[in-house]
Amino acid sequence: MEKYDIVIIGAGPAGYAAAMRAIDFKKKTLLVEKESIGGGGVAKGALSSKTWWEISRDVHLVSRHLSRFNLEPPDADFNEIKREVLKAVSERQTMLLDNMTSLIDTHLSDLLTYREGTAHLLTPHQVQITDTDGKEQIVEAEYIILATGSRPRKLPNIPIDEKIIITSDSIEKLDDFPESMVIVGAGVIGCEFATIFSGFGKTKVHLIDKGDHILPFEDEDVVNVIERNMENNGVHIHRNSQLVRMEVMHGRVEYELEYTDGSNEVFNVEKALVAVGRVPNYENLWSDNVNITLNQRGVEDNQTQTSEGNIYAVGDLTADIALVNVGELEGRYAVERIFGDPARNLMYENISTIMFLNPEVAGVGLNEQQAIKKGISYKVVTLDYRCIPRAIAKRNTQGFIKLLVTNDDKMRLLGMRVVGNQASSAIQAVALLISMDKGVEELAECVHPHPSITEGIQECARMLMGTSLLKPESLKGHLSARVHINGAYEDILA
Ligand SMILES: Cc1cc2nc3c(=O)[nH]c(=O)nc-3n(C[C@H](O)[C@H](O)[C@H](O)COP(=O)(O)OP(=O)(O)OC[C@H]3O[C@@H](n4cnc5c(N)ncnc54)[C@H](O)[C@@H]3O)c2cc1C
Ligand SMILES: NC(=O)c1ccc[n+]([C@@H]2O[C@H](COP(=O)([O-])OP(=O)(O)OC[C@H]3O[C@@H](n4cnc5c(N)ncnc54)[C@H](O)[C@@H]3O)[C@@H](O)[C@H]2O)c1
Repeated sequence: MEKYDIVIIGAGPAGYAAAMRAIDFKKKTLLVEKESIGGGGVAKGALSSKTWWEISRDVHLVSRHLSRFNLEPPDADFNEIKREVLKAVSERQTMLLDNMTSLIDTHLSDLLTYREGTAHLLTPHQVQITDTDGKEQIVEAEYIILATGSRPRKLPNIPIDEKIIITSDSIEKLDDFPESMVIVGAGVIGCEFATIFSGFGKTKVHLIDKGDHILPFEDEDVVNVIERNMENNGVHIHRNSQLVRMEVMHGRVEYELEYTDGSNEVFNVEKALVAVGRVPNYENLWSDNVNITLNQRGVEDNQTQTSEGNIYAVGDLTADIALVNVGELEGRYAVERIFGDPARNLMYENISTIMFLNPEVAGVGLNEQQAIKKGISYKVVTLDYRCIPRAIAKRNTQGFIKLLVTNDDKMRLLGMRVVGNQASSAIQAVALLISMDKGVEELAECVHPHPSITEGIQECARMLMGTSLLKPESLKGHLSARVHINGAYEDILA
């Protein structure tokens, strides 16, 4: 029987990162993948959806500029765009594969093995791998990392057929822009695809929102900008609505909503996309001889270690934060914990994210909603994009920066949200300072390039220190500096 120091199951962002880290420790490593390398980080997920978003944004922008000159917008061809998306996916998959096979072919042939097949744990140290022809092999592992990811959550009353009623897994199975589409779920995936499809200008998008605003985990000021743009772009947001029926009738989708005021309404659209969260992949992953504890959301772990001491779980499988960067972080950390001695515990406080909407929304650390929930008294400054020379030069001043710090002399950075063009470029400095537990002073002193969106962040830091160029008391509506204490805001006076 083949023996390995470590067997890693799943070659998505978490598993692939774990495998690459394991060879740094010169450990005999087996990486097993049942479908495609890169997992949801590449196909049917992060990279594919972002390629759709980039192209949709370009088409939307070009159309807007042309309409200023009374020129016709470009005719976006679905299949041409789909080919480009699949090309992007294939480019990344090829790079991940080449990286590995070249290591195996040159100097790591006795350390690294990649196998295609479905893995199943027979015991805490024995893994059965079944390849696509049904051939089985059992290997022995000292340690195992489970990185099997997640899949779209389904609802019992929605007949998903992945043709007419689809999940995000089947976007690339469509053969044209639907003339109309309803999206169930106004979370990240739902809102990103509402942005993508409405951006192409060929699909009337309906978005079902259980609550009174989309992206329920985000602050109201952030959501307001996104909702306004969506609606200006023709998206019909069904607020405070509950889906009571959805069925395929004559090749189209009929759905019925019940609103919180008790009224009902029936709609008919060409396609439906269900995006109501994701569930971890652990079914059939281990036998009864393996004692891995589950919690309500997924595999329970303590700093990536499961209840079965030599088995670790990382990425979407643990269902805490489902992001590529978090999967990679956890994959690398698990290996360092097994074979090394990491200097500190995993920390999630400075995880940064981008939501690919119109405009993009970048975030790190706490937003106001979370700070209030944690009972933290905080100072908050906001700065409108109209105050940022780069945004003025771009002729696109929609958006704002919001910075939260502790309400004490140290003013430790708690979090930031940036809504607007190039928002993602502005987040990293703050993420680093949060991980270093630093205050605003460092941010205020750093010299930023000009003109850049990040200058707006510096101005926010300076506002907190009372040293800003533009003063909140004179440019009300553009700038604000407040403290949130005992459930209410008070202006910070200069
Ligand atoms: C539409 C969409 C857009 C997204 N956009 C972003 C984004 O912009 N930014 C971001 O950070 N995150 C994004 N995400 C989330 C991100 O894709 C996931 O958090 C990330 O892929 C999780 O990585 P993972 O390695 O844990 O799991 P996965 O990527 O799901 O990979 C798990 C792998 O394990 C394999 N596997 C499963 N079971 C077995 C088995 N028994 N044997 C062998 N192999 C197995 C699967 O085939 C898969 O390849 C998006 C997700 C979706 C769905
Ligand atoms: N840009 C990014 O970083 C990015 C992009 C896409 C996905 N992701 C990751 O993927 C994860 C999953 O995304 P998601 O959008 O599926 O989940 P989500 O948790 O963000 O959103 C699910 C939404 O569905 C709603 N919902 C649940 N049940 C419903 C029902 N019966 N009817 C109507 N609405 C219902 C919820 O209220 C919620 O708003 C995200 O949490 C995120 O971590 C990240």
